[in-house]
Amino acid sequence: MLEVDGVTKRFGDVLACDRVTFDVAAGELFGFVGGNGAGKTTTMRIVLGVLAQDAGSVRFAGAPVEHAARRRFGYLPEERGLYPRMRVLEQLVYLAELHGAGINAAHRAAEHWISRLGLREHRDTELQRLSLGNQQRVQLAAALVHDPLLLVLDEPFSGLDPLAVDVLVEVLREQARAGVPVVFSSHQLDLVERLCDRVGIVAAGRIVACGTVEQLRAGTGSTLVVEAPDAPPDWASGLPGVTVLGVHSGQTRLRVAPGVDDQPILAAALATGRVRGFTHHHPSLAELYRDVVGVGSR
Ligand SMILES: Nc1ncnc2c1ncn2[C@@H]1O[C@H](COP(=O)(O)OP(=O)(O)OP(=O)(O)O)[C@@H](O)[C@H]1O
Repeated sequence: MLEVDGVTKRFGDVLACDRVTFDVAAGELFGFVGGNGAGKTTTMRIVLGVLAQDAGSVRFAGAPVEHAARRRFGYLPEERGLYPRMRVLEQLVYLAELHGAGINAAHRAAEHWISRLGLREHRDTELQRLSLGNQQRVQLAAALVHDPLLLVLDEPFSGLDPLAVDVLVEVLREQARAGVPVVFSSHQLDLVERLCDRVGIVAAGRIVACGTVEQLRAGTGSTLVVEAPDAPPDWASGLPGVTVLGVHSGQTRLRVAPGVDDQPILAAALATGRVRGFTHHHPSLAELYRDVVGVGSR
């Protein structure tokens, strides 16, 4: 549905986006992760037409994205830009109408999202009088209130309490189930891992890895912990595709390269005596991220 192809954007000396390419299918939840200043917000702004790219294209449902299509997108911007003095309900009704809803539909949708996002007691409160987390809920309601065809959310989970996080997880899953492609950025990698069908890791303006967490794992191999109490410390050195990470109290931690058969490792361990444990640990998204991005990258 959404195709971002070769998008490049420079601010002076900074290459904020360097041929950024990814797509998001209908009903797919796509997580955009990367360090501070990696280029996520710039990419999202370009998708929404808030910024113009220097090169590359953005297509939605097969056509270049124009103003009319963008009106049907739901966007949660990084800089939260609602009207501070407007009351929650009137603000949401106004925004729904701005995106093309009739007055009755706008009211229904605003009331729906107010109650879904736990804002009922604040519906007649000015935005500026709400706590930050509740303002964030109103921003989310603003992204959802016009029944968007695409959702682009810049750090939607930031500032939300744990119950609001659960509600938002549920809402995003529902939107995806209804066929909406959903792109969101987050630094909460456990959440991204739990929620996303696919993940794009961005560093210094480039997508450095993209795929399901399983696919990203397949590229890095696994950690194997072998408990062989009688083994000499160097028992695993020299096994092909194996790096010894450490030996401690009869336990050896090994990094096993992708595609390497673990049975010769087991045979080598058994050749030293008893083997009490032989366990693969699959890296979490946070570990994969550190592997792919490395320390000190933008
Ligand atoms: N309007 C601008 N003028 C100049 N430089 C900019 C502008 N917007 C972004 N940049 C630069 O482009 C790079 C990418 O920034 P961007 O905001 O896209 O990163 P990000 O991945 O969203 O970071 P964060 O996780 O901190 O929000 C950074 O070096 C930033 O300083």
